[in-house]
Amino acid sequence: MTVSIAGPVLVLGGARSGKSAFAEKLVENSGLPMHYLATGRAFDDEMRERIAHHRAARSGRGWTTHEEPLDLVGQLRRIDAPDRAVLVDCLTLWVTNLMMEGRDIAAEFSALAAFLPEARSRLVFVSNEVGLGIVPENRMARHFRDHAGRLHQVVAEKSAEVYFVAAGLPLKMKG
Ligand SMILES: Nc1nc2c(ncn2[C@@H]2O[C@H](COP(=O)(O)OP(=O)(O)OP(=O)(O)O)[C@@H](O)[C@H]2O)c(=O)[nH]1
Repeated sequence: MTVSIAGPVLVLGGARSGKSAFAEKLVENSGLPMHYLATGRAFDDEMRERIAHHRAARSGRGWTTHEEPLDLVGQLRRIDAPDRAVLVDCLTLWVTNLMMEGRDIAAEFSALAAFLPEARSRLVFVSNEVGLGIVPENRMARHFRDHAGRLHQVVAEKSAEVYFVAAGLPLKMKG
C-alpha cells in the first residue's frame, strides 16, 4: 500500500528511539524514488562502522545516497525534483557540523525555512530531540541544545506532519 507524503515531515526522537527506521518506512511507503541525504561524518572507527551498517541496511532497497555535512540547503536544491522523496538524516548532526565550522547558524536556518515551501520533492527530516534533560554544564552543549530546539520549531512550523518517536513508537504531533 502506498501512503503519500503531503508536505515536509519532521521525525524527532532520542538516540536509538527508532526514529530513522520510522522515517525510512514513511519514505519507502510513498512509492516514490528514494534519496537519502546523510549529514553525518565519520570521525572515528565507531562512526565509520555505524555508517557502513546503515549503508548495508539500505543497499538493494532502491535508495540513492548523498552525503553533505554542511551545505544542506544547497544539496536539497541540487536534488530537488517533483515525485521524489528525500530523507534527511539528521538535522542535529548538521547543526553540530555548522557549529564546528563556525558557520552563520541563523542564516543557515533562514535559508532552510525559505526553501521548505518551495521544495518540489517530498522531504522527511530526522532529528534528535536533545532538549529534555538537565541543563548541560558545558557552554557549547548548551548552545547546541538551543540551536537544535530553535531549528525544530522552524522546521515543525513549515511541516505538514511532525512525529515524536520513543521506544520505536511514533506519536503524531502535527498533521
Ligand atoms: N556519511 C554518511 N552517514 C550516514 C549514512 N547512513 C547513515 N548515516 C548517518 O548515521 C546516522 C544515524 O546513526 P545512528 O547513530 O546509528 O542512529 P540513531 O540516530 O542513534 O538511532 P535511531 O533513533 O534508530 O535513528 C545518521 O544521522 C546519518 O547521518 C551514509 O551513507 N553516509
